Amino acid sequence: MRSHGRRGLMLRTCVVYESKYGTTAEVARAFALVLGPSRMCRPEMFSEDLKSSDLFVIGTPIYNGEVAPSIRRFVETNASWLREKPVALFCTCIKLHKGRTYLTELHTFLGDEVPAVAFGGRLRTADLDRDDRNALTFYAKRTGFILQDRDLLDMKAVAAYALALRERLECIDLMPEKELRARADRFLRTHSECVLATGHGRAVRATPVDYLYADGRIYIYSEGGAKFAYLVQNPRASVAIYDHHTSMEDVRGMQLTGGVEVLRPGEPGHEEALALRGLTADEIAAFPADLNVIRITPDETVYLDTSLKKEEYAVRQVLRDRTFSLSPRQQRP
Ligand SMILES: Cc1cc2nc3c(=O)[nH]c(=O)nc-3n(C[C@H](O)[C@H](O)[C@H](O)COP(=O)(O)O)c2cc1C
Repeated sequence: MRSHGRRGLMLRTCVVYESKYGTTAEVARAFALVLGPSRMCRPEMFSEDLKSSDLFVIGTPIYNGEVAPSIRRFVETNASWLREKPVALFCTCIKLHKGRTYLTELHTFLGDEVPAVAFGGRLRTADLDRDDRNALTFYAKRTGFILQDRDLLDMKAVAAYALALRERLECIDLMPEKELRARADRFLRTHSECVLATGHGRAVRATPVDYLYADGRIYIYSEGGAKFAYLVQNPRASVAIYDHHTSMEDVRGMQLTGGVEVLRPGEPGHEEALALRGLTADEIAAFPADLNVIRITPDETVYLDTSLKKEEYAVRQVLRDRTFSLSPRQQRP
């Protein structure tokens, strides 16, 4: 994705979309939420102040093999400055196999490097206005297309793509990894309380707990409880650690997400984990109940510090221990 010109600020996204029957609006809404802070508007409501946004997501439905005329006009009219900005394109359509080729026309205005993706759309025959019903009936007679209700919208794919875009955006104004790791380590060592989030399926739980940070991992000591009901089913968890703040200028916090190991007495790593807390084998033996250890190895660390603005870094810094990329189907043609 192309770089942007502002430094040290919260990155803002502008989602410009068109939608006659609501499907593209629903996708645009999800992008606006995941990529927030954001604004969302139809082309005719686009205003000058939105030009300073850091990312533009442009979404269109496909009607009769074409992008929406208002989106085509918007892109054509604004191509000169849009070409200097990070832009991502999406469409919703029924013929997913043709998907991104529908967006080729927009690529000619914006450049081939602009990422583009097609999401499955919706067709509700009862909602169609007379012109659209006639056009589709004619098309169906000509081609054998069966005009019936269709729902190909996959919000899981939409959310995954929006998250991948967010991750790319987060690569902008990152501080050098070594420095970020050092700051994250300092933050974790100088705090001792966190909220542990566990969950499985629709069941979720947030538990305030003490933690210990050692060798890049979070250790939580517990005699038992409902959180383990989720951890035995889903060995992933997230923790949030944050400072009390008095204004938006001194917001500091961290979210770590990673794999969880639950260590019971006698299991590998349990004794070492208790030793980190200064507990000896004799002390452990004297406990009235088993002390379990939740060991979290983070693969994603998000550090938010609004004072980073002063250093011209993005206020949200992300460390990842895996390489996340868009799947080949989602890459531009
Ligand atoms: C009149 C009409 C023509 C359409 N033409 C196409 C088309 O050529 N190719 C395609 O894949 N989908 C086509 N569709 C499906 C739409 O792209 C899909 O329903 C889309 O999600 C609608 O977006 P909206 O709900 O935001 O208006 C057409 C739908 C209508 C109503």
